[in-house]
Amino acid sequence: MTQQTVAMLGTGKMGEAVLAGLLRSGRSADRLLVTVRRPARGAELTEKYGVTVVTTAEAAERADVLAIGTKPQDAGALLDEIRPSLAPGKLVVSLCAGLPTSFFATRLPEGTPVIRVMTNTPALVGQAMTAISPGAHATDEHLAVAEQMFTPLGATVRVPESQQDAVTALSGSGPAYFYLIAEAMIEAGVLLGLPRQVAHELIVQTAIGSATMLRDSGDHPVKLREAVTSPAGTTIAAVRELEKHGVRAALLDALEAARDRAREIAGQAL
Ligand SMILES: NC(=O)C1=CN([C@@H]2O[C@H](COP(=O)(O)OP(=O)(O)OC[C@H]3O[C@@H](n4cnc5c(N)ncnc54)[C@H](O)[C@@H]3O)[C@@H](O)[C@H]2O)C=CC1
Ligand SMILES: O=C(O)[C@@H]1CCC=N1
Repeated sequence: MTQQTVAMLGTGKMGEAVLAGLLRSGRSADRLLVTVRRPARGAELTEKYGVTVVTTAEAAERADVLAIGTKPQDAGALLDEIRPSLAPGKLVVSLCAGLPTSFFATRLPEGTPVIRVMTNTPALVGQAMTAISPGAHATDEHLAVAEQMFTPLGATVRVPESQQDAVTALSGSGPAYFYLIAEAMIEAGVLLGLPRQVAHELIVQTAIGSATMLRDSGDHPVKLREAVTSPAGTTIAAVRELEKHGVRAALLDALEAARDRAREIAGQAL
């Protein structure tokens, strides 16, 4: 199948992760366009990935798929730039947290197909989790294009758009929670007297091992945790402290706050 040309409009942390993931999965650099605000950033991306830097108008004319990689707060201004140059038949794929597909539809020519995705930074290493939702004018064919784009970057799932703010709280922001926990566990290793590098290695490999078991065993996390927790042993002493400090409740509150923030961002942008 001929590769479609994808333009990343706004290539920051997430846009770059998707770009790198696409290249890593075999997409040709001459099928990738990027837009940037700072020329130095454009030069950096060209040097690193061999992609072509274009203006927003050029991207709207040349690309088959326009991926919106700006912050949600900057998307409205970007759409104002895109609208005059957007030929019919282009697919718009939003990476933006919070913004509904209707935000794009009302700012683009009538009938423009829009797909909302929520991916995450492990796209950089082929381990993204991407949730895909069609907007009003997106057909199965458009969904297939989005899936063709994101499946090589990791796993994909289709969800109703009404679930996207929850997805954002779970898997969009999710890597940050795991990194924060890893960071804290490494600090704990240092507190217990281990050299920082050793603590780092122990925690990274423990995270990889635990994640691999979670994925490959198919077992519920409770079962996996119970297998580690020996009667009157060390793990239960730690688990008691985690429960005493409300880690479970903190996570429930944290993810609800992330979901609420996605809604708030959308409310401010509309
Ligand atoms: N960082 C992450 O892990 C995730 C981010 N997202 C979404 O991805 C989007 C980008 O987030 P980040 O990469 O973290 O932010 P970022 O601030 O690193 O990147 C945004 C980029 O867009 C550029 N930009 C803004 N307006 C522009 C314009 N008119 N033309 C060209 N470039 C423009 C900025 O210069 C910046 O480089 C957001 O909408 C966010 O909700 C979604 C999932 C995960
Ligand atoms: O923090 C944010 O708003 C973005 C969306 C999901 C992850 N990062």
